[in-house]
Amino acid sequence: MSTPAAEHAPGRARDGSIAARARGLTKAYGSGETTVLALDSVDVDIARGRFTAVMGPSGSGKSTLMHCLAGLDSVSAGQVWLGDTEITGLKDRELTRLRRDRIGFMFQSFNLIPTLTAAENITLPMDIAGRRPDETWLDQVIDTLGLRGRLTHRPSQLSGGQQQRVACARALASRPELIFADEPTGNLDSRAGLEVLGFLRRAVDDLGQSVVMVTHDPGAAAHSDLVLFLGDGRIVDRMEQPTADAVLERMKAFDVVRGRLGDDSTAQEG
Ligand SMILES: Nc1ncnc2c1ncn2[C@@H]1O[C@H](COP(=O)(O)OP(=O)(O)OP(=O)(O)O)[C@@H](O)[C@H]1O
Repeated sequence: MSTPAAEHAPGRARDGSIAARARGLTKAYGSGETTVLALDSVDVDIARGRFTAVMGPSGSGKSTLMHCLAGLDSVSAGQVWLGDTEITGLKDRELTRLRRDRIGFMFQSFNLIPTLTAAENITLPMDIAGRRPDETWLDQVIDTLGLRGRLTHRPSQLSGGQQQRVACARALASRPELIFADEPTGNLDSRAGLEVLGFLRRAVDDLGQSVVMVTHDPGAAAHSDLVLFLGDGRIVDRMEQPTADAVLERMKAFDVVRGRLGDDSTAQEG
């Protein structure tokens, strides 16, 4: 097999290779007294061929981390690499091309074009980029996601789960080095959500992709290989081979600590 995705063993980073890396990643919003430090000198390695989940309380910096790793947001300090390419410091045009060629995105709102068929939606980013899809790969993605019988349907003729699968296929179609999924099950009922998580899992296991998923849901995180826990803009813990129960316990412990800190700070202020 000659495809890049097939060159590394599915489901794990064969040689510890890195899909994305950040060092000292800092992101501040605003200035002066109203500055919010969304990311506070984060060091992180996202392994190739693995499914990484990012969890943490609301406002802990999950989306900001994902946006900075994906080059969707500028950083205040620190460095970010996608594979071997340092993306901090790239010009907008270079960044746009790199994102288009090497990253797939799945967001909570599927962003499908209502007037296009599922097939057209899946290949749209490549059509815009003037790239021809690799038909063998595309067939594999479509079959893996169970979309073969739905290709001529428009989004309004598909269920929520099917629409999210189309969004998943679109993210996979160009065989990106890394897929970022922001709450990909957030708008779905539990059955459709499970389906999508299963497909992301297969994208890693069967197609050798690398996935980073932001989620609030311990059950969703349990589908990943590794959970990174964010708190107040820092990575505060990590869990390999997570289970939903273990993740839930970790989140609860986190809330207790936050509760205590909150009490302390209130006491100090008073
Ligand atoms: N554009 C912005 N301008 C100002 N502050 C922002 C902006 N985007 C995010 N923030 C702040 O940065 C911090 C981190 O936000 P972020 O959206 O990354 O958190 P999150 O963990 O993804 O939260 P949630 O789970 O609620 O989506 C928060 O305090 C948030 O208010």
